[in-house]
Amino acid sequence: MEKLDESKFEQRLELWALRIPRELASAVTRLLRSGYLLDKSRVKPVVEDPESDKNRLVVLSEKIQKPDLSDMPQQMHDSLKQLCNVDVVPYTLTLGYSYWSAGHVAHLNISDDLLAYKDVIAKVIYDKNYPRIQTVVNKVGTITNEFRVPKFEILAGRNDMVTEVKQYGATFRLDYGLVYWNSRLEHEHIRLVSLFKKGDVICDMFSGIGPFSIPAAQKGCVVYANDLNPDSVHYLKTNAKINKVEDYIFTYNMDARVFMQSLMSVPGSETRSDSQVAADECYPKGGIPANENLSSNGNHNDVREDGQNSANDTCVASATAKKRQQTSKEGELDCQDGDASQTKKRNNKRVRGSGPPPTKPWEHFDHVLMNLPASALQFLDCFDGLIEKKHWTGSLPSIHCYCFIRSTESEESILSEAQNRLNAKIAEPIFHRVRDVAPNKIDLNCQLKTDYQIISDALMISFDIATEDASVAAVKTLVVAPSNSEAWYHWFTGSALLCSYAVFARICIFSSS
Ligand SMILES: C[S@@+](CC[C@H](N)C(=O)[O-])C[C@H]1O[C@@H](n2cnc3c(N)ncnc32)[C@H](O)[C@@H]1O
Repeated sequence: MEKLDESKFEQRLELWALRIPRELASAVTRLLRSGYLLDKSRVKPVVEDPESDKNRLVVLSEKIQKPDLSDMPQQMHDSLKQLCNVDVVPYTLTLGYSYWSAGHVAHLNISDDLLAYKDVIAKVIYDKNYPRIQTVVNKVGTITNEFRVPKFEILAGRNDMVTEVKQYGATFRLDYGLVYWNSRLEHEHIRLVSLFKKGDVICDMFSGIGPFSIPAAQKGCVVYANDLNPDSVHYLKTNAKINKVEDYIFTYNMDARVFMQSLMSVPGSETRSDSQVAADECYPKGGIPANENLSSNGNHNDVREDGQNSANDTCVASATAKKRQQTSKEGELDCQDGDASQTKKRNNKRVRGSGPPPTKPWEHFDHVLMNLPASALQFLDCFDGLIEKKHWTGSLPSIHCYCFIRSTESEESILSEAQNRLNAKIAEPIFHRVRDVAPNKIDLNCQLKTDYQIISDALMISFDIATEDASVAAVKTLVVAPSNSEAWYHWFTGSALLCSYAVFARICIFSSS
């Protein structure tokens, strides 16, 4: 049998670091931690300076690619200059064999030519890393289901895919086999949340297990979080509890369009769309399926229940594993087992003393998050006429819509599609590149026009893995395969997609009524 060559697993990252007086280490890391500090699990971003013990090296994120720091926001650069003399030095980080084994689930994407060896590969990984690694899985096929969850086969160890991940001080529990998760979006999650202010009202249309919603709630935002996958909603609720923000998050389990419509349905209003009617069949009149209840005045507030299932749980509890795999038609509620009487009973709950102020989303919300890149653009039509001017107060919301730009597309074509779907002109579009998932990113870069503002702090990390794989590749508890092509196995190479992120700000989406 061939001997294991650990050097094949080595990965060298060529990075930049700031050489600073050691007493400034905390101040500099504080300044940079909104995405500009190296963020690798179990790797410290502040290290000794081999040249002087009076200094420290603060290792910068992979997205800083230029030693003049021009890919850092100007304001951050200026603050840095005020703190210290900016001395940028090259820094090589080598991640060796042992780095790639952590936590209890090891996820592999074994290519076809190596499938014959999959059990051997899995056994070596398992034996060499037990007890840290207790489950070795291989992704099977491509992701086709609407919940964006890959299928896995267990190659070694116990069949347990429930794990915990930490992101910026929040803990996320999830079942890797049942829900979407992508640790590679950590910077993006936190970047977006950094735009929110305490007290903002957020509608997270495709929330998953809550990587936007939980930190937003931790910041003091009121969050309406929805996902079609009942397992995601289950873990969203669990995570709200773990992170002690359940008073700030209202969870929903329905199609995103219905979610927005039901959220905007004014109690007592006569004019209701078909989907609102559908929503009302499951949820209280006014279409408010907040994870727990409505207060008597119809506000979305901190009315909570203790130890009982919520209106939403009605939906969640009814979901079997089989149903999870079913495809719900757009516009249909995924809460067949819920009924109005059950919901009514649950409305009668005590009000907790603490929690966010009551909100009426039909009067105002600040941000909408649409992180379903494959089809979020198509959902923009739900905003056409959604907001009623006679009820709305304050400024219009920002809609943050993730999408892919293929090499044949441009920002103009994306904008045009968005405007068509919205049936409105987008006044101040802002495009923000999240990350490349393309093997040929230079080509894609050429395709990009700069008619619209490209935010300078755009995340430019490139991956040689496809989105689907990214969703499962980077959970911090995983063994990941090295990208070194000589190694036993290698990552699936991404298709020609550029994952882009567009903030459609100040959109005219008032209805005429
Ligand atoms: C790409 S994931 C994003 C999850 C989360 N926001 C994150 O950043 O990890 C998209 C999510 O949308 C959910 N989803 C798919 N179709 C949906 C629909 N029609 N309505 C609501 N949620 C949907 C999936 O279950 C999945 O959790």
